[in-house]
Amino acid sequence: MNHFWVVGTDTDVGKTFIATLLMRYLQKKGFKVVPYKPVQTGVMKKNNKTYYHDTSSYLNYSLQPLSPNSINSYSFPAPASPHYAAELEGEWISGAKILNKIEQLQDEYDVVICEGAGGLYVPLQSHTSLTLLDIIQRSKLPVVLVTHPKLGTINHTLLSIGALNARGIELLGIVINQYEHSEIEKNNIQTLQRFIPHQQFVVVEGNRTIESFDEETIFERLMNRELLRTTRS
Ligand SMILES: Nc1ncnc2c1ncn2[C@@H]1O[C@H](COP(=O)(O)OP(=O)(O)OP(=O)(O)O)[C@@H](O)[C@H]1O
Ligand SMILES: C[C@H](N)[C@H](N)CCCCCC(=O)O
Ligand SMILES: [Mg+2]
Repeated sequence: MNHFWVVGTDTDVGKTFIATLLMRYLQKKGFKVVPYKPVQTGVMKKNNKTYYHDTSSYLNYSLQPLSPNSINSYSFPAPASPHYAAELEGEWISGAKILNKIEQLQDEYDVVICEGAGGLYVPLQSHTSLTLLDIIQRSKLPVVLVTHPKLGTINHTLLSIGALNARGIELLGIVINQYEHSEIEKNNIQTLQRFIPHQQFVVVEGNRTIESFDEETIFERLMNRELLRTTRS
């Protein structure tokens, strides 16, 4: 199983940042890697140009060529929940379209890294109960969970793990992102490890650039599965 999701305990926890790091890490290992952001919301504007942060991060930092239509299915300008951002554009997110794309990408790439939108219980449609968690479960792919180390993380992280366990979704490990070495952050990490003793934890410091991680092997343990044992030709 070479494909997985990068999901978060919330929006803005660093899913894109970590997915970008993982993409580059696995590309350097010789794998053909594609990041896939099914739904992105919140158009950005800079120097009269509009762009989306998630896919622009992938395109800017990938060490291999990426086609824009391989890495995203839906982009909506409103910085809102996918169901509402789509409704504002008079559009409808199809779960089947996302799942078919994930299947198709798995046929073309060694590694597909799917990024969630916000947290887990994020609605995709205005008039149904379909959530991102349903799509993750139906994809049958495992997940890497990204969280932060600050106050509030204990509850958010344990709730997210509870939701994944309830659906039988495999958790590959937890990335604690934007660590800034405070005492409460240290205790939060110790507390999480006490509550979930058999999980892989990776701590990623904050206030760093993507390139500054290039020589670090922080994902060895997280990715230490048959994926890394079969180096690509
Ligand atoms: N370890 C880090 N060091 C420096 N900057 C970071 C780090 N992690 C995240 N950031 C920055 O924090 C912001 C939020 O991160 P990111 O966009 O990855 O969150 P996200 O979980 O993908 O959000 P969304 O739910 O919108 O997809 C971005 O500007 C990102 O570059
Ligand atoms: C706009 C933001 N950056 C994300 N793209 C979408 C976050 C959806 C959050 C939904 C919710 O839990 O309220
Ligand atoms: Mg993101």
